[in-house]
Amino acid sequence: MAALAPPVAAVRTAVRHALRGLDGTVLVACSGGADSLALAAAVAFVAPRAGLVAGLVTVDHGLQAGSAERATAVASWAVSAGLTPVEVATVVVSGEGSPEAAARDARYEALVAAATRLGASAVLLGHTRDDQAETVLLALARGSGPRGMAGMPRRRDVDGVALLRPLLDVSREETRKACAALGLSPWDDPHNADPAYARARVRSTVLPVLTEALGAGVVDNLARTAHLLATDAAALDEIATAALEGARRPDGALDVTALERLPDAVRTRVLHAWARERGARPAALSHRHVAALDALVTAWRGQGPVHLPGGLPVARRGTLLR
Ligand SMILES: Nc1ncnc2c1ncn2[C@@H]1O[C@H](COP(=O)(O)OP(=O)(O)OP(=O)(O)O)[C@@H](O)[C@H]1O
Repeated sequence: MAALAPPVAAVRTAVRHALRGLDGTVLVACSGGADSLALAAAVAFVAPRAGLVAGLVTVDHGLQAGSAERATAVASWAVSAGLTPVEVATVVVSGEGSPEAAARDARYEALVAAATRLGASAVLLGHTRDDQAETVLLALARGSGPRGMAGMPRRRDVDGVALLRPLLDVSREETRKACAALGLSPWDDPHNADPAYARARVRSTVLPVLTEALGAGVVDNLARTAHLLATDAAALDEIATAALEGARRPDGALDVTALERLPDAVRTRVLHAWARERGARPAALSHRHVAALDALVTAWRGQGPVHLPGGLPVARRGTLLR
């Protein structure tokens, strides 16, 4: 028997690890790109041996010429690889906001809907260690704080479906090599190399320069930074949740005296969580809004209300924020 190529083994090991503890049906989200194709091939091998049913969903965003044909090709490959059920989900991408973000929102919605319809407990995504390193750099450059630099989580639950990223410790080079070793021909998304996108510029320009200047460990170290920050952020979030419980009055108002003595990192998280709870749209809630809320607590001089996204005014009355 021919020896198993190390990149194929690496992807399978990562998948085996991620599937532990799951049962029933799982789905791979596959674009046809090297990362998700290597993932799908590994899942097709590992899942049946772990007593799981594994299917595949490919999303046709309808944004590029030939996208429907590509989705059909991915689906027929999946059937030939033994994955079942296999679905092409066609989505309509809204014209609002950035096209990348709109496509992503539509894609995740379609993936979760497919999982719910097909009774799957999890959807597996092909993000790699390189994607994670790019996410950390982009978050650092945007000033999005530890939460952003914590990168993409290994697991996130949406409407009862686990979104899993088994390949966060696997490099993009390994997924490409795994595809080559298995005789698979991945699709190269032209967007990935389009300098109009910040992520593509990080991928093609920034990371190669950093690697040359600082050494080959940079990608690994950025991904590890994400992991370390994720564990810190999770601990702080837990503390902030408890602090919010302690500061919230039965009518929903916040008691300033309970907030004043909290460390900055906890207090700002409490205010962020409270603003979301009261209906502020998370995507539009910025550091500026949280800093203005914080000033109502820590720099009180009788200032007027803070207006949160969605037209929500927050004012201080005595020792309460409402
Ligand atoms: N059209 C799609 N249909 C289904 N899943 C998708 C689609 N596009 C992306 N995904 C999922 O999201 C993951 C990340 O996609 P993204 O395009 O951000 O990264 P990528 O590195 O280009 O991934 P890939 O090489 O797998 O296309 C993919 O690995 C895949 O699991």
